[in-house]
Amino acid sequence: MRARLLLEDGTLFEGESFGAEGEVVGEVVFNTGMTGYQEVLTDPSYCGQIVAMTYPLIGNVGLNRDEGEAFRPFVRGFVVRDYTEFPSHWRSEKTLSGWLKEHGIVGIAGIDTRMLTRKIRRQGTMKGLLTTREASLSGMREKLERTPLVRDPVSRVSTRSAYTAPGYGNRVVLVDLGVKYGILRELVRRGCDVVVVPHDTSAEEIDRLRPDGVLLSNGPGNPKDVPRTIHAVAKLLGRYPLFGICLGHQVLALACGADTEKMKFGHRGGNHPVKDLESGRTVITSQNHGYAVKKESVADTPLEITHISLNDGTVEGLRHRELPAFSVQYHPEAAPGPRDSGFLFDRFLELMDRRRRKEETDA
Ligand SMILES: NC(=O)CC[C@H](N)C(=O)O
Repeated sequence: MRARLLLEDGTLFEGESFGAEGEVVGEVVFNTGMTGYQEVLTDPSYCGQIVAMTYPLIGNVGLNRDEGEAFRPFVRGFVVRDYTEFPSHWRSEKTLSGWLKEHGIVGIAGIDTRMLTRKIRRQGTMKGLLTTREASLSGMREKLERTPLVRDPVSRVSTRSAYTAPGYGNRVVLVDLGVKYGILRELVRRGCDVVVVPHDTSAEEIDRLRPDGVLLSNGPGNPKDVPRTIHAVAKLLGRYPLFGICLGHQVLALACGADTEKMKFGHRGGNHPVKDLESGRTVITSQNHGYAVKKESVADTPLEITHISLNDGTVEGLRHRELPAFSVQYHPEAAPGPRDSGFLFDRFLELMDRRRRKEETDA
């Protein structure tokens, strides 16, 4: 079956459908990861987006039940150069095509993903229409213009009620803005007693859970669209150690008075070099973001920049000058090969231990 992708600038790509039948509109973004398409598909931060993989061969390791970042896909559409229908991997349980169909995700294969990527890099992220329907080009154009992008994506992906991953260690209240399993895994691995709460949980409700620390997760969309979370975080500052990841990092920045902006085409992939300004070390990171903290806006806040991207100099990490709060724009839980950043979870644990010791001596 034929599938077509129409961009806002009028470019039309024709290829083959390898997912579900249907028609979707979303922001078209590209990911440069050579591996990990299952993690990309299931990362809730991609909610509402049509994701194109720049690596040309996709589907060759199939899908399995252990490696997702959530139990279902969150991308709105999937774009690849070559799709492999016959996976070969000891863990593979399903084909990518079968799984996309099962979950109603539209996929297009056989298009020039290099041309698509170059267009996005030149013009910036664009809206696109991906369809398997036989409509006229003018009909497609009209549909693309008429259909708005997903509003308030965080409320679509965040948990509706709190749940726990019990442990004997520090109690972490994890504010779920669209959390990836990888973050939970890193906390559980360190023995934390994790309580995952919905995105709009108030500071008072979090107080009642008596946390040792609060983690603000990754998530989709514009950080300015979660004012309730920003408000809660401003109140929690100083009361508990705070660790922000990706959207959580942007929320922490906004809560401290800094500003965020949309990037031209974002950072999505598994090999983004980031400089840790404190140690001078460069770490290779996994990333997925389309917004960033405005560098100039950090100056008048109690925050300092701890990490920068070596690709474009944008802010990749922050720390509060006086209070126990820090954040990174990239994904420290990810392991696209390198495991350079896992120690940040240990840093969060140290801050929680310090607070606990202080409470014990004060009591
Ligand atoms: N992975 C994330 O948390 C992404 C944060 C935010 N949605 C952005 O695009 O910048």
